[in-house]
Amino acid sequence: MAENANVQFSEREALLFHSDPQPGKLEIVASKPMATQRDLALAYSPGVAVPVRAIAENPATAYDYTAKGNLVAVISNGTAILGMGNLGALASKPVMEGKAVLFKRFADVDAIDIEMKTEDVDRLIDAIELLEPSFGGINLEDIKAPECFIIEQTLRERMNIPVFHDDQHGTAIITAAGLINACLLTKRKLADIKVVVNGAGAAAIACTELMKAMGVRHDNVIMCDRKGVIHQGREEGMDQWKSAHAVATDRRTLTEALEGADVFLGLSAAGALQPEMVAHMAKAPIIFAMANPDPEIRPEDAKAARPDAIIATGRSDYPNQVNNVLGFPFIFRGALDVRASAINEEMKIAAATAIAELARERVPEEVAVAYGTQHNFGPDYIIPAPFDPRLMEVVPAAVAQAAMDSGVATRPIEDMEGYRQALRGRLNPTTSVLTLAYEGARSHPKRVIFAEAEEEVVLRAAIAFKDGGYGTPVLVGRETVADQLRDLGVDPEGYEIHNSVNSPLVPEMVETLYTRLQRRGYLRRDVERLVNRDRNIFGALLLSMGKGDTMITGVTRTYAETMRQIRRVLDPAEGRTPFGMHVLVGQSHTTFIADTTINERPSGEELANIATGAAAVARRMGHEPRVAFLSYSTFGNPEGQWLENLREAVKVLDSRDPGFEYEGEMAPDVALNPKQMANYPFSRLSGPANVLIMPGLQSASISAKLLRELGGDSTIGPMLIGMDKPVQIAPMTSSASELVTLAVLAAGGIAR
Ligand SMILES: NC(=O)C1=CN([C@@H]2O[C@H](COP(=O)(O)OP(=O)(O)OC[C@H]3O[C@@H](n4cnc5c(N)ncnc54)[C@H](OP(=O)(O)O)[C@@H]3O)[C@@H](O)[C@H]2O)C=CC1
Ligand SMILES: CC(=O)C(=O)O
Ligand SMILES: [Mg+2]
Repeated sequence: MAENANVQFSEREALLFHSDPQPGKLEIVASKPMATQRDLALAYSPGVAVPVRAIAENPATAYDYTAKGNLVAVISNGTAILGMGNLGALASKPVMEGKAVLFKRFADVDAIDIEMKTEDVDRLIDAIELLEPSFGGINLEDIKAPECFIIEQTLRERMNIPVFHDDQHGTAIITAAGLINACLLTKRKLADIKVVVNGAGAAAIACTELMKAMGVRHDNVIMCDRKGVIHQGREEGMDQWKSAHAVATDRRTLTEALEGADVFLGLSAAGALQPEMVAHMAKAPIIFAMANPDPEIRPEDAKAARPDAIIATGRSDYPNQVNNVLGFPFIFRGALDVRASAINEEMKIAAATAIAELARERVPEEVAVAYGTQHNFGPDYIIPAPFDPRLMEVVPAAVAQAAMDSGVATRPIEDMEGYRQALRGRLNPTTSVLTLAYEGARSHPKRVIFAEAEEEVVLRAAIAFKDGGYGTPVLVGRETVADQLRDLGVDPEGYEIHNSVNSPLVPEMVETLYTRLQRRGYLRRDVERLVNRDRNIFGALLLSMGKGDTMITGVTRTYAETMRQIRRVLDPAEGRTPFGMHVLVGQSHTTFIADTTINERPSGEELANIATGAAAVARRMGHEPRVAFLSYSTFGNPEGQWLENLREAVKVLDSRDPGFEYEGEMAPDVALNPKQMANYPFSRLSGPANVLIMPGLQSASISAKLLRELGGDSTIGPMLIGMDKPVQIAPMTSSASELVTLAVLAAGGIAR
């Protein structure tokens, strides 16, 4: 296990995550078709010569004809990898790849990692400077102080694109936002606070400078490094950047420095702060222990020593994550969108203010639902979570505006409201709902029955579910399961294992099931056999007896067979039509398709029920539903068979006034393509459909499976919706991570 306070994963899982299904976290995907000879002729020689000439004549057109304008280089030499120190350029690659994918995930910025094998400042500067044509911005990362100051400063002078050392300024911006709010909560003024900064490197120096620019007094800040307090007259281990923050004081150690201090800012190394040191800080101390991956002090230890403290760390598994991930994607988004030549002080302060203000606003419903608890501004919520979808709108807009106001925007935005709207639409709400569902599951862990625990893929999913802190797996399987767990390097302690051969629950299960099935032609001994031998029956009985909150199965039998077994034990929810739903998730759009698994020829009433259930799931996943009843025919053209049920469904919904848009029957191209839709101006859909209701299982199942096998989008599901107890049947081909997603969606109440 990783040696962390709140362990969320094993080291094995971290390595598996990075190696499987392919090594690393990044790949390049072409944004243009590359199918035909003509495509190639356009993309490469000879077609490519045309933009070459255009750019040679007018360099600004590089932003129109190449990826430059949305491309950031994440560059490191590995001399200060997180808080782990100088481990070299190659070892920094996982972090830099990670940053690149965060750029994409949070702000739709394309980024590529570049690791440079040198500690020679001049060589590094020259090498980076030469990259200017390729990129819209440079994110320097994990380069140690003091070299990082010279490198960044020189590059800023020499380059005409933003150069931003994130450990310095990204960290400073987020820290400032957190500090503003912590001071508000404890009724302190920046001008009065006494601060101890532990660490005198890239992050610490930049945080201190921004704090001072915002009103914290020079004499009120004591900075410490490995040798203790940086005081006037100290000579050992000094440089010009440390000297700038030296104060006249007779305090020499961190312990002495902290006496009466209001704020501790840790940007140093794991464990640098001891509980006894915080004992003598001022009332309601503010403790930001930001070393990664392990903080200067564990929040639980800090809290034990000082229950009145406001505590933040750089980690996502504690409240108050003060980490530059909250800033860099959005800051670059804003800077790139106005083609800023630099990221200046005004833009940094605008970002810090916007983030601080966001934390003081009411948390939107969809975020609150997924968190499972209301996050209100207070000691455990001084800063928004990185996956708060509002950041994408608020921070880039503030940064872009500041760039325009301060004269570094080379392409100012004319319609700011339009820009904000475009930002909103740029991220797929499903991605944030999924992330939030994972967070929500963590704050309300549930018991999930994994009915096929003898299967390795299921066991790996159960382990990941437990390691992730999402809840307790309840495993159904023979005595071998404990050994299988050990083989996977996991202690079976902490896993609830039920063996249907010798479970003490069997007599009660048999009784319950016999009562249910005796008038459906089952003898008691048939029922005994079912309970003993059938893991789905046994698992479903565990669920109905409340021994788990939800159940996952499906990888060993076909969907239909699994459903038949489950239905012997469990019923549909009252008044609902159970159905299966696939969700296709792209970077910018999500499409829900139902019923893809159960009802062979749904009646009009059933189709209306399916549409209603599907629309509700779409809403829970952050989408305003626009439902289309699909057919080969559009509004009666061509006429033919099988259209009656669809028309009936529309009528049923008309009579119910269900509170969402719906229309049909229509062909998929009409439903999805605005140009085609324009031929039907009377259609009641206000935009392309995002919930597709299929006319029958034949076409539905084929479409869903084709999309899963051939489509570029990632598929979630099928989710089983409309059962009385939450049970999910996964596809037989599911990976462990797909099973975990399904378990989390079920446990979090999204798939129901
Ligand atoms: N939460 C966040 O968003 C971020 C957190 N960080 C964290 O901040 C830390 C520093 O990163 P960075 O500034 O890039 O690295 P640098 O290498 O530039 O600086 C490290 C600094 O920490 C000091 N230091 C190390 N160990 C101790 C200790 N036990 N007590 C006091 N000071 C110590 C060093 O002292 P000396 O000068 O004597 O060598 C040096 O001044 C890392 O842990 C990193 O993970 C960084 C960026 C963002
Ligand atoms: C978060 C980060 O950039 C660091 O710890 O170095
Ligand atoms: Mg860093």
